[in-house]
Amino acid sequence: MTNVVSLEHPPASTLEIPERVGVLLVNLGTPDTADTRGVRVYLREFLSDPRVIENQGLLWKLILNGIILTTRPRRKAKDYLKIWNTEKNESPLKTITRAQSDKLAASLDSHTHLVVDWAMRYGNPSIRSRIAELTAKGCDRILVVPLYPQYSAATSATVCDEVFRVLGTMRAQPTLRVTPPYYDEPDYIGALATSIEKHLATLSFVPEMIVASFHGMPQKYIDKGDPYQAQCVATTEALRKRLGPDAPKLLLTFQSRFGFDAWLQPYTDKTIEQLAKDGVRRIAVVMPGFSADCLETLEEIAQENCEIFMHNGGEQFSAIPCLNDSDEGMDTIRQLVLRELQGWI
Ligand SMILES: C=CC1=C(C)c2cc3[nH]c(cc4nc(cc5[nH]c(cc1n2)c(C)c5CCC(=O)O)C(CCC(=O)O)=C4C)c(C)c3C=C
Ligand SMILES: [Fe+2]
Ligand SMILES: [Fe+2]
Repeated sequence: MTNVVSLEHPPASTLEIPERVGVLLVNLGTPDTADTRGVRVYLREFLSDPRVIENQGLLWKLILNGIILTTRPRRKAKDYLKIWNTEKNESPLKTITRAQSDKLAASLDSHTHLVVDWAMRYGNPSIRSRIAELTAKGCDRILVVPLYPQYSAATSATVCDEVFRVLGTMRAQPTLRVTPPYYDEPDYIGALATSIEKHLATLSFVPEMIVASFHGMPQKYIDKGDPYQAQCVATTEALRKRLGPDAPKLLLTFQSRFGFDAWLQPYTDKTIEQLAKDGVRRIAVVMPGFSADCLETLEEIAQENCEIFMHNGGEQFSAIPCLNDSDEGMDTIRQLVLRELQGWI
């Protein structure tokens, strides 16, 4: 199993194919099927990663196997069903990541020795299978692109962990580069601002404020030195500046709390509830930390948090789509990739 790559694929130099450069887009991962079994398989892999749940001791194993994996998959499968891409029979995260990869490949097709592909950190297509494919196509250099604007050990670092685990099984390793976080890149901030402005122009109301909701994480990970929170703050400040003084007020919050520990605050759901209770009637929510729409944006924010807002007196709510494969989103990824490929193309 661990020698799959090296045994099945002899070094590229012996294959008489041209030397190529691979670009591998990687996002988080998602279940293969929107049923209890599919979600259980996905959650088991995800929540067994020590980058995600840092204390993988006996107590956690008991909680994971005895409580979480026996109850959460059924509930979450229902949530996935609400957002499932029935045409392709897959999760939106997969559909969008594939579209990003296809569009990036098309926009770089003048570089004939580039091969663009995509993978999921958990689930499929796996990083292992895609690296095997890229090396089989002759890629002796690979640029790995974790699709997270803000770095965190729970997301960006675990992509590198997995890539290096795969490389650890190879005799002829490709040379590797990894794109850095892009939380304050002008292209990215400009893309967010454009997407917000375009979306607000389609609404029949003017929001009194915009909530900028980022995925949360346990506060203790930040206390141990994870730069994630600081990068979310930097993104929000840059976005505020870019939108200008006439734009609705931008509020930074953190969503998707999980477990009993304190997570980063202010919490999105509590903030949205309080805004409605305080008399705010119209809001929009932007999710700058997600490069693609997924369960956390389409279900948790656009549905669950919308209900919270309305239930507490809110009147108008709009979730702003993520950058996805929009022109401005693709521009952000392309500029990042071209910059990091310098010297290779
Ligand atoms: C339990 C700890 C978790 C940490 C830490 C965490 C960090 C983190 N996650 C994302 C992005 C995504 N998370 C998604 C789903 C999701 N996240 C967790 C837990 C943690 N995330 C769980 C258990 C789940 C699955 C759904 C659920 O059971 O609630 C997704 C969506 C995937 C999809 O299929 O659509 C994304 C994307 C970031 C950016 C992050 C750290 C900053
Ligand atoms: Fe998450
Ligand atoms: Fe969630």
